[in-house]
Amino acid sequence: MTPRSFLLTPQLAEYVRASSDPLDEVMADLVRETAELAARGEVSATMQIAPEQGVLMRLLTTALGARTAIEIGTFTGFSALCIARGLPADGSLLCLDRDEQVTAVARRYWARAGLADRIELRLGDALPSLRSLPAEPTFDLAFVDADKTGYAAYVAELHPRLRPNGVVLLDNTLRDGRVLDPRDEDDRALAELNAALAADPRWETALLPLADGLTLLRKR
Ligand SMILES: C[S@@+](CC[C@H](N)C(=O)[O-])C[C@H]1O[C@@H](n2cnc3c(N)ncnc32)[C@H](O)[C@@H]1O
Repeated sequence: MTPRSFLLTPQLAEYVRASSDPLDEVMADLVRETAELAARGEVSATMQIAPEQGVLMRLLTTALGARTAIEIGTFTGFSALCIARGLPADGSLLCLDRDEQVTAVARRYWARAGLADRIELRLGDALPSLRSLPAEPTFDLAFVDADKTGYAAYVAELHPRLRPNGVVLLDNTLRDGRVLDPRDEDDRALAELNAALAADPRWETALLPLADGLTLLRKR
């Protein structure tokens, strides 16, 4: 099953997709292959972002004029493909993930899309990888979609590495609605982070009820 916005019925999710730009052939094939891997129990079925979110992220990357981007949590590479598609020819995307097996799928699709030279994948725990980058404004855009209890530290480490007006996108900030009634530490981590960000004057914050909740942070 393809992931979808949880607040929409399946019919409305179909309508939303049909009323937006379609996925290109490589993106659609990657969504299909990931769904097949999930159906065989080889990867988790809930990891990949929804197609409508990917289309938005590609549009945002281009509209923001982003040239340098970073992603934390890459999996089979769909969100990275969407960001990289929105970058200019001399743009770059740094992907951080610790899973060599799933990111091998990602590398295959990036090569097929002709984007392999625009994307660098660093394998390992994301927080030390992020901390090893110079603490100076480097990135125009960041996407965070890894371990939920790590988000607060990722946001803290991204702040000095983001250019002024740079944007961070945080995935799963509604936790299927459970931020209202957290049931586990991942839910609690996101509920606490959402409250902290809404009160943090360093960021302009908008939480969109798209997919599983997508928060946009603009560095003031
Ligand atoms: C939800 S999936 C990312 C989905 C991806 N954005 C997409 O649209 O296909 C989360 C990914 O984060 C990675 N991950 C989780 N915790 C991590 C950590 N501490 N360091 C590095 N990678 C991590 C997992 O290996 C997994 O591939």
